Amino acid sequence: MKLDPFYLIVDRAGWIERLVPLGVKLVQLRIKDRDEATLRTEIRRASDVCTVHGCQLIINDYWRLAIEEGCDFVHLGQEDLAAADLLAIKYAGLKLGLSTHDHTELETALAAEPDYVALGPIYPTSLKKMKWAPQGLERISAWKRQVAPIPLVAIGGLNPDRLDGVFEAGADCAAVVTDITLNADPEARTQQWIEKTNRWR
Ligand SMILES: Cc1ncc(COP(=O)(O)OP(=O)(O)O)c(N)n1
Ligand SMILES: Cc1nc(C(=O)O)sc1CCOP(=O)(O)O
Ligand SMILES: [Mg+2]
Repeated sequence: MKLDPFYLIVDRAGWIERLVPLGVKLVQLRIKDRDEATLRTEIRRASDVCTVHGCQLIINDYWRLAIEEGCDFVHLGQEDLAAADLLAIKYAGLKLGLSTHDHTELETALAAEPDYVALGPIYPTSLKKMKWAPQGLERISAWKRQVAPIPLVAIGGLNPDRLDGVFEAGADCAAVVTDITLNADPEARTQQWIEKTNRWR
């Protein structure tokens, strides 16, 4: 499976409505602390926009809702995975992306036969507190040797200036949150990401 090299992660369908029409082809809806009705509404809005614009939508955490709402791709962290029904996910035909931060997690992830493996945080991230030190670029190359041909997603502290290093180290895809959502001009920054990832597309 091939992933678009630019993977946008946002916490509201409104971001997807704003940014996906610019040409984003891979987006994750990562919503925390909302009730189920709100989650469903957000997933439906995101799904509608992604369908119109040919963008792959990935639902973070809420694999049951993803199935019920007819989505086809979920992202789970290690704790999410431990609590999930992997058979139900596979039986529903959902594609699966998994987080990893160390070798033990990588082994667990590969045993679940995911559609991509994410490694992070590559650089320090301000989005959430993490117990892992930044992985650095050499870790990307080490992970790539172990996960190929499964696509490898790099995440954490990424910005356009860091992309060539990440891809040259072996990542297939670069995921981003705050470099875009906290940017003074998220639309222009999204265009920059699309242009900067063109040579890896
Ligand atoms: C592409 C990608 N990589 C890693 C994560 C982190 O997932 P997780 O560890 O479950 O943490 P939360 O995002 O749920 O806080 C991700 N969402 N996407
Ligand atoms: C949600 C998330 N997961 C990570 C991991 O390492 O698993 S790093 C991260 C935050 C990414 O945000 P930003 O692009 O703003 O640094
Ligand atoms: Mg999670």
